[in-house]
Amino acid sequence: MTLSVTDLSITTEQGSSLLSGCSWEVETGGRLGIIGESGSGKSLTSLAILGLLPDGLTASGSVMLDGRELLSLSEREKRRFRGSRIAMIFQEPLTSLDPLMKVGEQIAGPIRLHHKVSRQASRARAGELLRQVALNDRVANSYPWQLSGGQRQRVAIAMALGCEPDVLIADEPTTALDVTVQADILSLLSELITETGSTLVFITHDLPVIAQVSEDLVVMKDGRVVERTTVHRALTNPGDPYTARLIEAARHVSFAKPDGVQATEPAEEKTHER
Ligand SMILES: Nc1ncnc2c1ncn2[C@@H]1O[C@H](COP(=O)(O)OP(=O)(O)OP(=O)(O)O)[C@@H](O)[C@H]1O
Repeated sequence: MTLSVTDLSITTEQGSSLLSGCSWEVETGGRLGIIGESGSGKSLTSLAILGLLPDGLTASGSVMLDGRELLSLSEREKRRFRGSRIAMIFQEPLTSLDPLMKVGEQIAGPIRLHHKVSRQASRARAGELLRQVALNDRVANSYPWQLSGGQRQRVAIAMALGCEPDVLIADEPTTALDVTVQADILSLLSELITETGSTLVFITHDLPVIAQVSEDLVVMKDGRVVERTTVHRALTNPGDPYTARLIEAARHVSFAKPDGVQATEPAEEKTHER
């Protein structure tokens, strides 16, 4: 299920350009990191792919998934696509979790909707998913506010993967978590993506975080794609001064290995090892 973004632009009603001519592609089962500083257009890119742009913003260009143009889907088709074909994990899971619903039901509901299975089967699957994200299935009876930030993000991952999406978009999914929890969540996400064969688009402003989940990289600045590269090339031979600046900023930050062990060596040396 190749996801191709071609010449994607987003404009406001007043005609200001927020995203301009962005193009990239990620193949079935592939992983792509999108990196850029605040305001570079990362979130608008994912919202455009999901058909969730705020009122007043218009997308042009093309977003193709498996030969289907997503930008021209009807609202009904978009809703069907979301959850079943493309799922999203946000920075703060509380924004996507219903505070008044027990988490088991929040995971089971979309499974029933998209897979047309019985209540009992969807609940059993929710229990399985909770175990897969290393949560006790008793968590099914908790409300989101009774869980820690890391547990909530695990629930959000279970919810997103419950519908077996072709593409998972993770927008800064670990930014709100402390570093050790962050490493656990990233290795869990990485493991589950390998198991399910879903395509991953991972958005962050943090290069060491991308290095844990993806080798391919799109660098964004001011609503444009600055370069399409790999983590290794960005570190050793950045093709654009902006990428070089991002690397410089990350250079003194320790890189965490995918197994969650924090490396203390300089970023560059650690990346050669990968
Ligand atoms: N509804 C909107 N109306 C007008 N401008 C908007 C709207 N939403 C976002 N923008 C602007 O579009 C630009 C890109 O925003 P976007 O949220 O995609 O950035 P980002 O790279 O995800 O940043 P961050 O890392 O802070 O989330 C920003 O300048 C932002 O202010």
